[in-house]
Amino acid sequence: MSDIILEARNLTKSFGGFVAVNDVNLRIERGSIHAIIGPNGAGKTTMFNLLTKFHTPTSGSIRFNDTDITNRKPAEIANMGIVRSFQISAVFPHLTALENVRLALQRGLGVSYHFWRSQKMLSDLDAQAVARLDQVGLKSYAHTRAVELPYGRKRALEIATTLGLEPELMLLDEPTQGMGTEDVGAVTELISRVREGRTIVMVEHNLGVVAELADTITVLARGEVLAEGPYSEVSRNPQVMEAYMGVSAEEQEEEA
Ligand SMILES: Nc1ncnc2c1ncn2[C@@H]1O[C@H](COP(=O)(O)OP(=O)(O)OP(=O)(O)O)[C@@H](O)[C@H]1O
Repeated sequence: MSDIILEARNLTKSFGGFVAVNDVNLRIERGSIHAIIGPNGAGKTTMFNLLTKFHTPTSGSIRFNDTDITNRKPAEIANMGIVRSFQISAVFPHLTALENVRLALQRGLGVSYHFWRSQKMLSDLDAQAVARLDQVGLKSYAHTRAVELPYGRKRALEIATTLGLEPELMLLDEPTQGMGTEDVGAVTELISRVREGRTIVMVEHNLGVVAELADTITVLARGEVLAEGPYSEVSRNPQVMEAYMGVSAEEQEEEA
């Protein structure tokens, strides 16, 4: 198998006459954490929706494990091992943390009537759900209803339900969005804990999180790739600084 798990070739998405993603090439290395960053309106969400098949590209193609998935549906790619983090609203608020993870596990297995007749299968599933909760530090919250969990713990639960599907490739849409410093630290630690054996692509605004987690960063600006590389490189790239700060490198030097 190739070292590239996911590849976008010349990906373009237009909305009416507006080009939100313009001829983007992206190669995600197997086993890596790859972050997509960029200023507001850069095209990150559109790119994320293209990669997870929530948008159909205007042109270009996407390959996963050397198979063309450009015309596949989200459910089809989920079965192939690409799982997108669920929105918080997709966590059922009135079910307990354990019940939420168990549901995700059921979904991963496909529900069958006969399956549910086996009590042993049910208790096996419970054991797996507890293991997933433990992995994300939620074991002691197993019987707490999702609605009662603090915000950061809800995100952890969301990641646990995603893990329930055993994804080979996990796509996280702003995993630390709206969090206070403490929760950001906890989720960062959580992602680094669950990365083993899988590849993670994340759109993330928090550059501290990106610096800590990402092996490779793709910087988008105005729908195009502005720079790519490890944090140490892209953070020093004058074009990236300009895109973020809205001032040119010369101006920054003048100000210094
Ligand atoms: N459905 C749509 N119809 C029309 N224009 C859209 C649509 N979705 C996105 N756009 C436009 O495409 C551009 C890129 O948007 P996108 O949400 O992908 O950027 P982003 O980098 O995720 O921004 P942010 O950081 O603010 O979330 C924006 O100018 C946006 O207005």
